[in-house]
Amino acid sequence: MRTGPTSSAPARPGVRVLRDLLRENTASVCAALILSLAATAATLAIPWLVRDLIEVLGRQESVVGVLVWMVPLALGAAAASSLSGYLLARTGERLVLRLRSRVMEHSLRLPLSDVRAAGPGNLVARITSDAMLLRSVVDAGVVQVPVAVVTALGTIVLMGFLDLLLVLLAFASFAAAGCAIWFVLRRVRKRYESIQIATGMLAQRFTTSLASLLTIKAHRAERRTARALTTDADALTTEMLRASRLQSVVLPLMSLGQEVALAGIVIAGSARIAHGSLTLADFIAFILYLLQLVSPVTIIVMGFGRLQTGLAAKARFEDLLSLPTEPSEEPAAADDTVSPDAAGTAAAGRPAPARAATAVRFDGVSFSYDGRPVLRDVSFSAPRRGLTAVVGHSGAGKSTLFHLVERFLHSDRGTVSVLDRDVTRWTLHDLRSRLGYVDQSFTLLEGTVRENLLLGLDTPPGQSPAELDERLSTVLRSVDLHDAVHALPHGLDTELGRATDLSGGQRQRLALARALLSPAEVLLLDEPTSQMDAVNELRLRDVVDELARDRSVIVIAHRMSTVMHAEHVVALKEGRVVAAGTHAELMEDSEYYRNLVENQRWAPLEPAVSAG
Ligand SMILES: Nc1ncnc2c1ncn2[C@@H]1O[C@H](COP(=O)(O)OP(=O)(O)OP(=O)(O)O)[C@@H](O)[C@H]1O
Repeated sequence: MRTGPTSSAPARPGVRVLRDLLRENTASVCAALILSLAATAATLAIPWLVRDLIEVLGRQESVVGVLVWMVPLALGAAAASSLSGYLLARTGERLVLRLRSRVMEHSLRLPLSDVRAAGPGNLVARITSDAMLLRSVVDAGVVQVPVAVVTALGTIVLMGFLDLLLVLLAFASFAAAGCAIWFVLRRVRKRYESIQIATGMLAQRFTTSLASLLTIKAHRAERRTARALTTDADALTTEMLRASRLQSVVLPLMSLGQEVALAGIVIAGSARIAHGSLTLADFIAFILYLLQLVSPVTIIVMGFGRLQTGLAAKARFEDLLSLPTEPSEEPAAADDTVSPDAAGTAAAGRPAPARAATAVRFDGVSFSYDGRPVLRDVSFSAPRRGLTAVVGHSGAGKSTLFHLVERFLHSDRGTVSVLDRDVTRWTLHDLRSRLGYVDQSFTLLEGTVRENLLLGLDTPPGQSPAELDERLSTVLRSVDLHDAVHALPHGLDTELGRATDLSGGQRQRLALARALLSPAEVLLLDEPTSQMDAVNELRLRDVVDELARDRSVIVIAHRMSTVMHAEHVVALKEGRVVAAGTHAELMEDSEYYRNLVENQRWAPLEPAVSAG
C-alpha cells in the first residue's frame, strides 16, 4: 500500500535543524560569544588583582593603581555578561519562533497518512516542550558551556601559575566527581527521551479528548476519560521522577568534589606556607580562583545535562523534518493532451486541458489500506459537465475514490485521471486548484465566515471590497445562509469555531457556498446534503444543478433525490463498480442498485424522473 503521494520518495537524509537555524543568527551568536569571553577575561583578572592588592597593602603602598584596574574591569565584566545574556535570550527566542513556524508549515504539508500516524497531539508537543528544550542547546551548547570551559581552563592555568601542586590536588578531586557526573548525565539523556515520548502521548490523548468532548459528555465519560488521561500523566510523572532522581545527585557530587578539593588545598596550602614555598597573597588568590571555578564548573555540568535533553529534542525534530512533504511544485511531465485553452478557463484565468472529454476517469484502479483491499479494479468516468452520483453501502469505498482523485492517497494499480491527465502528472497545486472538495465532515477552519468562504481562492471574486461582499452575499443567499450569517454578532467577520458556531446543516451549507465560489472545473461533494432538511435539500439540488451546467459535479449520495437527478450513476459494492448508467438504466439492469433503492432509508422528495 502506498498511503501518500510521497511515500515512494526517498527520505531527506541529514536534516540539520540546529545548524540551519544557527546559520540565520550567526551575527547575534558571535556577538554574545565575544561579549561573554570578554566578561570571562575580566573576571579572571580580578583574583590576580586581589593578590596584587594584598601585596600592596602588605608593603603599605597606595592601592589606587590596583583599584584603577579592578573597578572598571569588574563593572565591564558585569555589563558584558548581561548584554551577552540578553543577546543569547533574543537569539534563543528567534530560533524558537523560526523552528515553530518551520515545524508547523512542514506538518501541514505532510501527507495525511503521516500526520495521522504521528498524531496531532504529538506534533503539538514538538512546538511546545521540544522547542524549549532545543532552545537550551543554543543557550548552553553554543555559548554558555564553551565559555564556561574557557573560563575553567583559564582559571586552572592561572591557578597553575600560583601553585602547580595545589592545582593537581584540586584537579584530582574534581576529576573523580566529574567521572561520576558524566556517567549520570548519559543516563539522564535516555530518561529525557522517554519523557518527551510520554509528553507527546499525553498531549495526543488530551487533544483527542477535547476534540471529542461532545461525545464524552453525552456518554458521561468525563471521569473515565480523565482516568485515562491521569494514567498517561502518571507515566509522564514516573519518567520525570526517574530523571529527577538521577539529576538530584549531580549537584551534591559536584559540591563533594569541591569540598574535598577545598579541604585538601587548605591543608596542603598551609603546609606550603609554613614551609615558605607559597606566599599568603598567592594562597588567597588561589582560594579565590578555586571558589570562582565553581560557577563555570556548575555551568558545564548543568549545561551538559541540558544539552543531553536538548539533543534528544533535536533528534525528534530531525526525524519529523526528514519526513518528505507532499511534492507541491514538481514539474508536470510533458503531456500532449494539455494545452492552453483560454476560453475554457476564463473564470480561473489559467491554462486548462484542451479537448478534455472526461472530468475524472478511473482505469482499473485498486487500492488497499495496510494490505486490506478497499478498491478492486475500479473503472468509470465522469463527464466534463453534468452531475455524476456515486452510490453504495457504507464502507464500499466511495470516499476513498475522492481521496485518490485529490491525491491524498495513491492507487496500488491502475490510473486515476483528472481532465484527461493522470493525477500523478499534475503538480499538486494545479491538480487541487482544479478540484473543489466538500468533505464528509464539511470542515470549517477556525476563522471568520469570510476567511472560510475565501479559503483556497487565489484571487478574490470582486474588484473592490464592496463587490466582494456583494458576491459573498449572493452566494450565501443561494444556499439560504444569508440571513443566518448576517444575524451573527459581526456578520461575515464573525469568528467561527469557538464561542460562536453554526449548526451542522449551516456548516454544510457554508462548505457548499465555498465550493460555489471556487472556479474549480470539477466539484467533489461527499454527502453534501446529509444534514439538511427537505426544503434546504431541494434548494441545494437546484444549486448543484446550476453548478453542473458548466462543470463536472461528482456527488457521493445517500439521498434518492440526488441520485435520480444525476445524469450518470456509479454503483459501488465492496470496492467494485457493479453498475454504471442512468438511474432508469440501473433500475432496469442492476439488482444491487434496485436493492439499494428499495432497502434504502432515502425517501424521494418528488416522483422519480428518468435521468440522462
Ligand atoms: N484511514 C483509514 N485507514 C484504514 N482503513 C480505512 C481508512 N479510511 C477508510 N478505511 C476503510 O476503507 C473502507 C472504505 O472506506 P470509505 O470511507 O471509502 O467508505 P465509504 O463508502 O465512503 O463509506 P461511508 O458511506 O460510510 O462514508 C472502509 O472499510 C474503511 O474502514
